[in-house]
Amino acid sequence: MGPRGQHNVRKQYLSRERRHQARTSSRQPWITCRWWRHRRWAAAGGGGGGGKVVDAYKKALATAASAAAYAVLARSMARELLPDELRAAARWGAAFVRARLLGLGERERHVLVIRRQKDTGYNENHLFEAARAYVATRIDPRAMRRLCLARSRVKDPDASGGGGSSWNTILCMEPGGVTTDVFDGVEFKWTSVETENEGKKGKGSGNSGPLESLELSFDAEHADVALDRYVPFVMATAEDMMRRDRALRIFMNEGRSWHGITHHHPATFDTLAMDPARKHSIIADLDRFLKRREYYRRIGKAWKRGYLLYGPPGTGKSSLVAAMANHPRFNIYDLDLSEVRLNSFLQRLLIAMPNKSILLIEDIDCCFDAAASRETADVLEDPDYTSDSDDEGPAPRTALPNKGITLSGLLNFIDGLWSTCGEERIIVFTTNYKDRLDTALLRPGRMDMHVYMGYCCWEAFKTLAWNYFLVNDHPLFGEIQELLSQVEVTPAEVSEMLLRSEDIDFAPRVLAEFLQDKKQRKRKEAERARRETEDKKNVAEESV
Ligand SMILES: Nc1ncnc2c1ncn2[C@@H]1O[C@H](COP(=O)(O)OP(=O)(O)OP(=O)(O)O)[C@@H](O)[C@H]1O
Repeated sequence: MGPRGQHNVRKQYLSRERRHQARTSSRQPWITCRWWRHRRWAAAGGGGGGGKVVDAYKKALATAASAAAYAVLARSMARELLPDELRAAARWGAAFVRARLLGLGERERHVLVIRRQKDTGYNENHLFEAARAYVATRIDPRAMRRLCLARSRVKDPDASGGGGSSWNTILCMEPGGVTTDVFDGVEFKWTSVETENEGKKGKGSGNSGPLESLELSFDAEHADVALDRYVPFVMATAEDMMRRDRALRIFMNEGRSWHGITHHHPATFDTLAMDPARKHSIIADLDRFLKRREYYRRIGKAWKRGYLLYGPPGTGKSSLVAAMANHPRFNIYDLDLSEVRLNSFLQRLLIAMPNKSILLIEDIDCCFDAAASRETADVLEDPDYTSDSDDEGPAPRTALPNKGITLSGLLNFIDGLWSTCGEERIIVFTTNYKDRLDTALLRPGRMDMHVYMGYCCWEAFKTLAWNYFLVNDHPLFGEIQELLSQVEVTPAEVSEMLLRSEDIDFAPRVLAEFLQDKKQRKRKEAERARRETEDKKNVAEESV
């Protein structure tokens, strides 16, 4: 708007303002009163200056109206021109000054009420559950005379369509109880309140008990911090707690949907037997990834991370997946590619996966025969091929191997445009034969971290010995250490030996004998191989 336009707006505003004042002057006693007093003084011969006073009064009114008009104008311009942060800071400053000037030491407080029951009926307000769970972590039991224990339902924040809930016991405040929390230097007060359920009385609702609520109060000047940052923080913390307390689930694909069961795999990074340096690098990588929401946004990459776990059978690849799920408490989505008929089904399954979850594809080398997948991909990339657009997928026009799912379809989800349809996802591929994998899968950026799960080393054995017997040392450990450096034995084999007895003297002996036996066999095999090579060499020399 140009200066002329602004002037017109101001004029319109002023004339509107004056008309309004004229209409409402009789309703403003202080103006009427002063005006009447002034007229009486003038009528009483209060000097020829009476007209001047009236003029001065009119001028004052006009000035006030102009100031108001400018304020309105400045406000609307600020709304247009200033960034949100600057306006929030200005609001905060104004509230602060108001609190100082008006308050005479007493600050204006705002209260946010979170009721347990929704007004409309029996339904629980989930915000109340979340706030109560959060407040439980801020209660100092030593500072409160009366507290109560309550059972709280921990709903799986990722469970869709019900299910996936368990119970948890938490500390709660009694009605009237107060606790404070400090966030970003601002003090917030939580009060537990119980009121009579007047509205429901006599209405046959059956829900006539007292109404519970939690009240969050804070200084008015911190309203922005409260609503923009503190409340979201409380909710996110409560959701994280629920995620940590929930029973983990493992989902398997059947047709085009996932079916989950509770999964109690006890493997953690503490119980996982592997080279400690490698273990710590995985934990550090996971932790870094989980903290990097803003970082991924900033660099314009989908917030996901891929891990390729490879190594001989029984070296703990599945156990590592369980440990990775237990670490941030993520559900596992175990994708059986042999059950997926078409890329469109794969799309559907992957889109249905919630954030904060692990997609697991085991034995990826068996899912795609490199040559066959290339052949299949060629057919599916044929512009005439249309079966992906159809749900049931009519038979492709070219004879395909019985599965229409391709490596390129899968890779599209891993780092193509589709990869952005979810956040904070971990993708894990496992294989016993890394060398058999398609190079497209191994290319940098696809699987961010390649983790070798190898044979049992001395450090890994110490973890297993602690897991099974809670010991760090034993007279036979020296011999076992020596043998482990000479033979290849998987942690699964070692576990099997240790599991044979609970007797700490018996189990290591069984293991030492097993390792000795392996060593003998290895020596015999090496001897046989040497003899065979020599025989072949002799035959070759004789034939020459
Ligand atoms: N690194 C390990 N740490 C602790 N336990 C292990 C480890 N490796 C194997 N085990 C034990 O051996 C069992 C089998 O291991 P797991 O299934 O994790 O191996 P894997 O490498 O996934 O095998 P496969 O390649 O055959 O699927 C586990 O249940 C566990 O008891």
